[in-house]
Amino acid sequence: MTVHSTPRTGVTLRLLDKADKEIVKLDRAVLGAFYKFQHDFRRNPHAGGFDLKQLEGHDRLWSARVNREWRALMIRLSGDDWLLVAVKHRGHVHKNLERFNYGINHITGAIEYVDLQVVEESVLRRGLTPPTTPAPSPSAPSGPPAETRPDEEPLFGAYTDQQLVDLGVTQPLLPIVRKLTTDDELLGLAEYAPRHTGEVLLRLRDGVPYEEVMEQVTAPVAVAESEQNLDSDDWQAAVDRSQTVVITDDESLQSILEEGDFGRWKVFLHPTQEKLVRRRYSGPARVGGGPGTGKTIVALHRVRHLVRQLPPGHTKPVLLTTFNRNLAAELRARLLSLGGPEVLARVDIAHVDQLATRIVSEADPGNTKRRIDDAAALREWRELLVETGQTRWNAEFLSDEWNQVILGQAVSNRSDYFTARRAGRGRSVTRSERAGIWQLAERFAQRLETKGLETHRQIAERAARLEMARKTRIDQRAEAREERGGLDNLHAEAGSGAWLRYRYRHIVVDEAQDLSAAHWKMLRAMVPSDSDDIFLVGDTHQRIYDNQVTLGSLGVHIRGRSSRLTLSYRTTREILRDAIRVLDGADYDDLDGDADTLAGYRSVLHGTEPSLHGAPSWDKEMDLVVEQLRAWHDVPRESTAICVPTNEMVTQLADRLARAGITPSEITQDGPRGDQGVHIGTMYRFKGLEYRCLIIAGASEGLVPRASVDAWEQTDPTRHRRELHRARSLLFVAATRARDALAITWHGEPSRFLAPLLTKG
Ligand SMILES: Nc1ncnc2c1ncn2[C@@H]1O[C@H](COP(=O)(O)OP(=O)(O)OP(=O)(O)O)[C@@H](O)[C@H]1O
Repeated sequence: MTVHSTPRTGVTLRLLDKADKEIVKLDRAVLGAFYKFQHDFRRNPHAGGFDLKQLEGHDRLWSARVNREWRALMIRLSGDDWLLVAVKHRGHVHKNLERFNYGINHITGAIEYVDLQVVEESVLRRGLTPPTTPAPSPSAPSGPPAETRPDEEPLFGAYTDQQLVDLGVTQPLLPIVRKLTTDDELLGLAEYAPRHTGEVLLRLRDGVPYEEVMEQVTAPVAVAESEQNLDSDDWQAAVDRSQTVVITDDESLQSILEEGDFGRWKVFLHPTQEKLVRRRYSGPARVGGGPGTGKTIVALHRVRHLVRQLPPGHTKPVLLTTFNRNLAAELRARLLSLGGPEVLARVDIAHVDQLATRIVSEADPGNTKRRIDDAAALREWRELLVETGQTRWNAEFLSDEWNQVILGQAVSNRSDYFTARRAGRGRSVTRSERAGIWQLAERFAQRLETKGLETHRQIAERAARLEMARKTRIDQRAEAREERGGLDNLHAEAGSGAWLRYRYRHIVVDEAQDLSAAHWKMLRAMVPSDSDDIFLVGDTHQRIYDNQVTLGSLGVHIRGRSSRLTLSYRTTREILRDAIRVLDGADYDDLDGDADTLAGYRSVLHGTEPSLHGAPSWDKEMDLVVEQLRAWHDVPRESTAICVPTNEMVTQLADRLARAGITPSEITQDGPRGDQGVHIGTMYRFKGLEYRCLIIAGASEGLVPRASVDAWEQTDPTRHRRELHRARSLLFVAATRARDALAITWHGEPSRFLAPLLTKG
């Protein structure tokens, strides 16, 4: 439930999840009348014009006049607390009254409303959908291949009514559930059934065992044991467990209705998302989950929740951070849309390298060094090796050692390097080898210094050290003060001018899987260890930079405060299934040294099967891409994207599209270059983005993963494994950016990661 203050009149008008779906479909004139209705109703529901009436035989269901023809149906929760569940033509309101069903679900404790006639009609309509061909257009979604069974065997014949009810399926729907014989009919039911019923049935239909559905879908939203004997008449308590939104003003309703599905994330959180947003955590907390499960959405709601708990002020005690500039800009736009300028005013939004740069500049304002990224640093290593004639180590190894071991562990002198941990770094190095590496590392640092260069990793490392030193001083001061019996408040309000204070009270991190050890040390030192200090969201299956960390060893103790989201709101079941096949059972960590899985990861969305096509050459493959884009002509171009493995291919493809009369728009470091046209970028650029239709082109062996990766197989098997892991994750990230349709193309031999997709039955 989303809490807003109740209007001063003492009248509360709420909207039940899914009621909005029907309202949006009303024609403009009725919608206009509905706006006026809700506005006036919130002022005084008892004004004569509404003709407020209880429906015959229904103790809580009321109808009110919207205009001459239309009526609003509302559940009266108590006094003047109303829950709007539907808007119907007056001819349909007083007929077959037994078709209106509403109550408190005994398993989830949430309020449910169903119009059996609407559900039945939807089942029939979908049941009649002709079997679909694998059409390329996602705008005419077809559903999973319509498996109409010739023997008309009921889909859920294997389960008793009691079993279904125990999973939380809405009881009044059971007779319709019993009649379902095709997947299309099931999707028709899911459209208008309460959300939880749809989730459970689709999951069972996917072949997931009963116990797993109970554990993964029902248990997370079931009422706690302490509430088990729930009072089936306590509607006020039930509304807190339901997906509803309070309509506070005309604008709030407008944004729900006009943004349609795009605005739903702002108001109708899933109960599992809602719990994570509101919980009080005694220390750092982590939310994991597969792509599209709403981790970013949860992070944004969490920020708003934290801001609402702050004492009044003008400072920014909440930090919202992420991996890069592009994503930070996106977070800012979304937070503004969610919380408005008042929330934004209390939040500092900056990506991690930007934060690190700020810290370093604060300590060293005269610094004019030019910042370089990992790729540029690698080129410097290569040049250094050529200049020194060193052949014992290659540049990749040294660059990695410097980034992950020396900078990663803040090793500042030779003797520390002799004892530094190198777990998971591949080949072991002897003491004398370490001496040689250290010497080269010193020369490398010297070289950067002389050239006036600085890598982002160096800055992160310096920032971490500066912040940790600052934290030590803060804590020492506090201790001294405590000894003196002082009661000063330690929690800083950033920008208050007092330099020796913690910078933030709360930190929220998105894309946590890609932050380095130095970033975590810096963040840890910026906020006091207290309740709700750090809230991080991320998915290690999507780690595409080589920054594997164990948070506990960096002072970020998430043990016991880790949760996972499993329902994808973005990707269809068909795309999700193929994306998971790309991972092919590889192992993933939970950011804290243990294993993570995608168990229970699911979607209730459906669409066409991903298409897979090879071509004899890159040139011919580009023709395939153009052909696919033409087939998607009815999808706005800016909702369509192509990702390829190399920058060179971006340029070539952009050129080809332009010649075919399709506007290309390259995705740069700062996001897409223009608003219009098909977005094209390398796979790295797609982190955190989403598109209706996506093509992954160039998914060939030799490109995904790059051919050079296999050179490690003999010399450094650990590194080889790591590189393959990363390349696999990159393809997984790319595939899960697609909402409705995914096409994968290659030339020559298909990528080895596609093997499980090409051999599927
Ligand atoms: N409760 C919700 N209601 C409606 N839409 C939602 C909800 N939660 C998430 N979404 C939508 O699902 C999509 C994915 O959400 P989000 O980007 O937060 O996922 P994520 O887990 O961070 O994904 P990724 O790991 O791939 O970056 C977005 O379009 C978002 O608006």
